[in-house]
Amino acid sequence: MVGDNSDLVALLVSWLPRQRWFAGKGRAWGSLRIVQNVRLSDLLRHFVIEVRYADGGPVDHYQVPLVVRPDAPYGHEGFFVGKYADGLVYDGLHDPDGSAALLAFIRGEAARDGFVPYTLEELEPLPAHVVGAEQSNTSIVYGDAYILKVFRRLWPGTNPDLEMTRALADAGSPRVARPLSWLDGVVDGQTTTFAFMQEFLRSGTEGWRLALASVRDLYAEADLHADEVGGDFAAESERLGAATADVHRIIAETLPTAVGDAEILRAESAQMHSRLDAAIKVVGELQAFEAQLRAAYDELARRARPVVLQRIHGDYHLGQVLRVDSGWVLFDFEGEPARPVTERITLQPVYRDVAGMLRSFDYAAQSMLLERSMLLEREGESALRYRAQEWATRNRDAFCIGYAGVRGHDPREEAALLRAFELDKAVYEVVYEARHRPSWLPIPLGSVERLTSTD
Ligand SMILES: Nc1ncnc2c1ncn2[C@@H]1O[C@H](COP(=O)(O)OP(=O)(O)O)[C@@H](O)[C@H]1O
Ligand SMILES: O=P(O)(O)O[C@H]1O[C@H](CO)[C@@H](O[C@H]2O[C@H](CO)[C@@H](O)[C@H](O)[C@H]2O)[C@H](O)[C@H]1O
Repeated sequence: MVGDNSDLVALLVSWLPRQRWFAGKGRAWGSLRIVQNVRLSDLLRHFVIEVRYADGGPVDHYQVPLVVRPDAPYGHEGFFVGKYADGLVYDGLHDPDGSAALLAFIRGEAARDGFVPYTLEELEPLPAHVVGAEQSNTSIVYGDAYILKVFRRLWPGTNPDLEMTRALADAGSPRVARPLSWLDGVVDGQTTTFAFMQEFLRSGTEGWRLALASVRDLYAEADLHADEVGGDFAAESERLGAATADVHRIIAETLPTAVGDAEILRAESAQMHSRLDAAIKVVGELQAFEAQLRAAYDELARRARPVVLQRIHGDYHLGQVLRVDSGWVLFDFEGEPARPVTERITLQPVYRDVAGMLRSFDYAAQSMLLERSMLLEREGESALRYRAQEWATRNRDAFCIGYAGVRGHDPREEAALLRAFELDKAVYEVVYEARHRPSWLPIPLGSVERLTSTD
């Protein structure tokens, strides 16, 4: 275990909350404790940090690899954490010596102090860089050949991203990037996935970027319709719907399924109500739509016809799909990062994923309006608002048509289910934006308003 690390703890107390992946924003701290400290190389120390909160709620564990340099300043202020007795401390995933040491450890395939690397293919020692925008985790690309996702917030057990991607790859699906390796460690006495490596799809472009380019084309030609401009995205959306249905089909064939009867749907509806209770406490504006939201959740509870339950992606949106030469590839099967993993791996109706992607088409159209400050009342705005709606509807419909072509049922036929899941997702997004990107809060709030005003 760990000796007197009080000065390192003090450094981490100021550094951790500033990290994009730190999920405890907005909660008052109780304590921070280093619960693991393993030396993976001369420079790289692998720490697991336990964070307790003043509210007495669930304890979080974070993975924090650090490079500690005893010598003189070395530059790279961007990932400098601070100074303590043993030397100068750098974020070990951004520091080139840290990322190289991590790959060397994985390639070595030798266990150390509870860490066990598994490799499915032989790996080369390649230079590293961290993927641009840090999100819920930190991803390192090695030589444009491998991408290693290092899970920052650790949930005891096998990470669903590893489990689902492996199941799909083992079934021969071309809809996921090849899994190459993973690193297990121990949290709370349980074998836990610390990192997951896949083939890096260097020719891939994120669905979100492609969709924005299409929306931009449309707004540049404000007097044309979505099907008349060069960058029409509907054919891609249809292919994406088909790819999604294909993935759902394989998951249903290879992992457990169950029947979602009336009792299960009532329980799901009850969870939506309690998520709304919590969301209203964070973003009071939601209260204005509370009655209509609850009515949509109640509709789900009244459904008598059962629905198939299966494992799903869980946080499905245009930022989780890459377009490569051969079609769409899905990644990040972790589910919504804010939810406990035990909830994320429960069997769900596929409509939760479909609703997530439908919300994303709306997000793409609305985010471009926001960029142009068009959410403010201005002359000429209504034409673009109309175009935004038209683009979203066209691509949402195309996605559902593509989905129906593979699975034989059009998700739009399940209007009540889809509506409840879309509203549940929009409420999640309201809280997500309030916490992480407050300037984007008008997007999901506007959607809640639009979706509930059709009553
Ligand atoms: N196999 C891959 N090939 C190329 N890029 C990828 C691959 N997997 C993920 N990415 C890129 O890495 C970024 C981070 O991945 P993601 O799994 O979404 O991390 P997070 O859990 O932090 O959101 C994504 O935005 C995506 O563009
Ligand atoms: O990608 P993550 O697993 O970190 O997911 C979280 O962040 C997403 C934003 O990066 C967030 O997605 C929301 O914004 C997207 C555009 O940036 C949009 O495409 C999605 O539809 C919208 O939900 C996601 O909800 C959150 O869990």
